[in-house]
Amino acid sequence: MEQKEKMNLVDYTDIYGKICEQTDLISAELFDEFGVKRGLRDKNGNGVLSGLTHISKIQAFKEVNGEKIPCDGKLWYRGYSIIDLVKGFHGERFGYEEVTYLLLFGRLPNMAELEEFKRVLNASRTLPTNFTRDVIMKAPSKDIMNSITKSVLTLASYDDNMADPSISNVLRQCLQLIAILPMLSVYGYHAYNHYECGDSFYIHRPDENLSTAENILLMLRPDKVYTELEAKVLDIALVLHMEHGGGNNSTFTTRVVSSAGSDTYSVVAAALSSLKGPKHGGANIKVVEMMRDLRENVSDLHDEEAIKEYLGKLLDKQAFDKKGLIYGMGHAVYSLSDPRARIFKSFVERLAKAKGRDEEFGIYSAVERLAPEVIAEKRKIYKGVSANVDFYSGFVYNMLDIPLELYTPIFAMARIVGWSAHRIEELVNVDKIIRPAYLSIMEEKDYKPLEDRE
Ligand SMILES: CC(=O)SCCNC(=O)CCNC(=O)[C@H](O)C(C)(C)COP(=O)(O)OP(=O)(O)OC[C@H]1O[C@@H](n2cnc3c(N)ncnc32)[C@H](O)[C@@H]1OP(=O)(O)O
Ligand SMILES: O=C([O-])CC(=O)C(=O)O
Repeated sequence: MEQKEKMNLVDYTDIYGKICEQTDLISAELFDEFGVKRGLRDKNGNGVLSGLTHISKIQAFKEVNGEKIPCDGKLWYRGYSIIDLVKGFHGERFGYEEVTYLLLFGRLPNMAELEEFKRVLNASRTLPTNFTRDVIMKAPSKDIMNSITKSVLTLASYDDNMADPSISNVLRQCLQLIAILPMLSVYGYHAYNHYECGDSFYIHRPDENLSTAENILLMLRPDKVYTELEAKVLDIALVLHMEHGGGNNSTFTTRVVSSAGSDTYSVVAAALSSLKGPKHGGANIKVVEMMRDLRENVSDLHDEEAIKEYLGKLLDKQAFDKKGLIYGMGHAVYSLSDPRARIFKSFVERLAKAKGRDEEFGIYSAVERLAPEVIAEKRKIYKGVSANVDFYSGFVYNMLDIPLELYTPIFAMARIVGWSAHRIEELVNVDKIIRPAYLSIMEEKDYKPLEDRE
């Protein structure tokens, strides 16, 4: 497009964008008047009931004398507390494959079932011939989530049974996508890093004797070398991000698109597009960028008042990306705490010590403590605000030398397991298109011919 045309379009959309902002604005009072829950949640974070699920459970409130009061958050996958699951494998073995089996099939595998599942998953880590050259390396993007989405949609062309919605076929597609998402992400990053940043290009094939976490690090690093601690911490990060109920934005997207009868590739592409949003999975990148900005703009990082002042500026849209948010804080459902952030914190502390980054950990801890106070001063808080799963995840990935561009893709490598379980549960149970209602507040008008309009 020529520069002149482009300028005209920009000028035009500047003017008409303002018209849209006026025309489309609906006053906040109308939502209250008609009892419409913004974000499909009430002020305590209770979502509008849209379905039933066996897959996971979240608790953020408890009932005391008939009254619902905020409590520390709890999370269960298929009946098992996330704390027990992590304790169960931690130090002994890698958990990603075991918890994937649990989420997909509803029960923990025995030793033979786990070994068989790992073999199936590892054998599925292959891409169609020349896929890396013909798809991933073409038009590489800094936005690796977009790159993966493109790859997932293109994989549909290589699947002769793409549109078959039978459960066995959908399960086959889900397992293949779970197995290769790490390759699509890491190779997408290498392509970007080579063509856009001028670094060397290399492709390491996954090793079928290794876990998902180890393979991610092996494919990412030029020398394929990683430590046991690094792989185990990444494995725990993956397990903590795998699943979070049917209502989180990307899983609900999975449910909605599945209910329309779309194929697995389109469903996963839609879920990826949801997850990348900075209010959802994209928050892990924002946290690290925001903390970098904090370090650059607060002269004394031991001065808590100065940190509070910076956090206040974030909320007043005067600092960082000027969106009014403190990333990594708050949650649509949790109130006093997110159990995953607590589990994460204990590992982060150890990793920070091992990597000599205790001071930085101290700054994260201070922000975690101070941000809820500052948010409460400047916003109306109903259910409490605390650090969410992504407050510490970016810091962990940074300590693992994982590039910023891969933070949200790592979330996707985990959450695709939850999406798969929810897609299958939707297909097994509900043959009904999801279609919520919008109350129309539009006024009907008499049509005016073009020549009569002012
Ligand atoms: C994996 C995940 O998706 S976890 C979430 C990752 N996202 C982030 O970390 C981004 C920052 N956080 C947020 O944007 C929000 O906390 C959300 C989107 C996660 C949840 O938002 P809500 O459901 O509105 O939370 P809640 O009802 O507790 O909010 C109460 C008030 O505090 C504000 N608030 C909550 N968290 C934050 C925050 N981190 N920064 C600034 N204000 C916040 C809300 O905007 C709301 O004020 P308002 O009524 O004036 O709009
Ligand atoms: O549940 C939500 O709204 C957000 C989410 O995905 C998570 O916390 O893992």
